[in-house]
Amino acid sequence: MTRLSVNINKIATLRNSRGGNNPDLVKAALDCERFGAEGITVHPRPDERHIRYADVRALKKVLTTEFNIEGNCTEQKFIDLVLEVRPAQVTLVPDAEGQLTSDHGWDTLRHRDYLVGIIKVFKDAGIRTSIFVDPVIAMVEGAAETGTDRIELYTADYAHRYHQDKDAAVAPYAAAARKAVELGLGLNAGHDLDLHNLHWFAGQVPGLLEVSIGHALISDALYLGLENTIQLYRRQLQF
Ligand SMILES: CC(=O)[C@@H](O)[C@H](O)COP(=O)(O)O
Ligand SMILES: NCC(=O)COP(=O)(O)O
Repeated sequence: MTRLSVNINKIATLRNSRGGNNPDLVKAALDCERFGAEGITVHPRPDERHIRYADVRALKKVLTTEFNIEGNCTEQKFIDLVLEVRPAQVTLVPDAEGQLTSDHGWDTLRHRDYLVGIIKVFKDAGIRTSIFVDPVIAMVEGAAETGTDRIELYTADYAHRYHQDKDAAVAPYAAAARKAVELGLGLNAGHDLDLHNLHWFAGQVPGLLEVSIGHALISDALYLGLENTIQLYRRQLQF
């Protein structure tokens, strides 16, 4: 079954808005685990606008589920942090500076040599690697050539098209997933997945090992409560 990793960036956003420690990010992460999260995802950005580097270190000490650190691996600071903390998984995201949020996957053909090198660095340290990619067959094939363990399909386009035509929206993802499975790559997905679009996605995309969900899940928790919300998301992944 597909595992749910809860992205807690938005809890850190709320905390940082007042400068204190409310909400307590570490406590919230532990509560997510207690409520059924099967992993915790963070995406420390260079400006530390939500997750701080110190948060990542503090979380590693206490988490008992899979810890997934996403980020821009062209930043030496990010590489050093991941190698120090040694999470279960690192997800490499090609963020440009000042980006509002992640908005594209790697061009795995153009950056093949770079990715081969950086993936080796993390894998040699015993950290599972995942590369963020758009649902394009050539990019999946390129990813397989880098030696990465997994890819994460960037699902914003699916989420935006889901309400117009859910078959057409999911088709490129199902095709990319089939290719990934054929090439022996593990498959993750994330970005803008929510309570409306998640069940259809998970049902149509073969081999989906993990989804990481933050923005919509934390927003839903305002109305539904964190425990109930995590259970509702878990239920979307059951068949
Ligand atoms: C990699 C990815 O898809 C992201 O969803 C990301 O983790 C979200 O980052 P922000 O919370 O900074 O928008
Ligand atoms: N990798 C995607 C992620 O962690 C969460 O994305 P979102 O649900 O905040 O859009």
